Amino acid sequence: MTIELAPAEDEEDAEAKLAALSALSGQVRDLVDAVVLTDVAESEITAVTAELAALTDRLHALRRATPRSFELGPDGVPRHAGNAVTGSANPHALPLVIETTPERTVRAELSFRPTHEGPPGTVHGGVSAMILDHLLGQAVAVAGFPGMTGTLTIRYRGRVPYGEPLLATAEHTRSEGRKNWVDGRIALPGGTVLVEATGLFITPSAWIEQQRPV
Ligand SMILES: CCCCC/C=C\C/C=C\C/C=C\C/C=C\CCCC(=O)SCCNC(=O)CCNC(=O)[C@H](O)C(C)(C)COP(=O)(O)OP(=O)(O)OC[C@H]1O[C@@H](n2cnc3c(N)ncnc32)[C@H](O)[C@@H]1OP(=O)(O)O
Repeated sequence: MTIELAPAEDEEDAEAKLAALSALSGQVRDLVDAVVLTDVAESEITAVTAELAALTDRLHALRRATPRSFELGPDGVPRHAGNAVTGSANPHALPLVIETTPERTVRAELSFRPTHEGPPGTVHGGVSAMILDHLLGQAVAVAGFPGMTGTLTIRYRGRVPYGEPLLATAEHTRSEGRKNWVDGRIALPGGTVLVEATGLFITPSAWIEQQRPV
């Protein structure tokens, strides 16, 4: 007698579908940049809009209730494919790819796109703040103090360019009870800091309750 294990192709199918969705999201990011930069004729814009409406309808054919949530990948690493900052399957996300250092701090190499423009030739300050919010949240999480943003203080020291390599880093600095402080920054590769952030992340009481042994 043979014992059938759960079909491996289920997980492979799910991974292949996620990979396809990530590729679609990348294509949509290119599309968004193309939209903000295009200078084609009005008739062409109208024609493309009609084609996109048809494509949108095809994707609407089967809808989830919410974007993809936190899950464990096949490698055991948590991922959040639908996240607005890090989600590979969310066209709104850069996506930010965050590494954890041996010192339990975080770093991410990143490059903004024309779609992030605020002041001419400059990344919108709110976009920089969003990236730092998430990076700081990840920094407290990898230090062992996961929480939600209570306050986020940003100091803009220099213009943030798009289309150029940048480095974002963050580290947990201290905790008192459920309050956790963290510092971070976005800098040029040479080290010049363009945006500094300090955050207070609160571990929700509900999360503590969930971890309390019954
Ligand atoms: C996006 C992921 C979320 C899920 C994460 C799951 C797992 C984490 C693992 C990995 C995650 C990795 C990276 C991503 C992480 C984060 C990045 C995204 C960050 C966000 O995008 S997150 C959205 C914006 N964020 C909110 O949506 C918060 C709304 N809010 C609330 O959900 C509650 O308000 C809460 C939970 C904050 C507190 O609620 P609570 O009931 O647990 O605690 P309580 O009110 O008792 O406060 C206890 C003590 O903190 C003080 N305190 C409270 N709030 C304060 C504040 N704002 N400023 C200064 N101090 C504050 C009190 O004054 C008291 O201080 P004291 O003890 O001295 O009196």
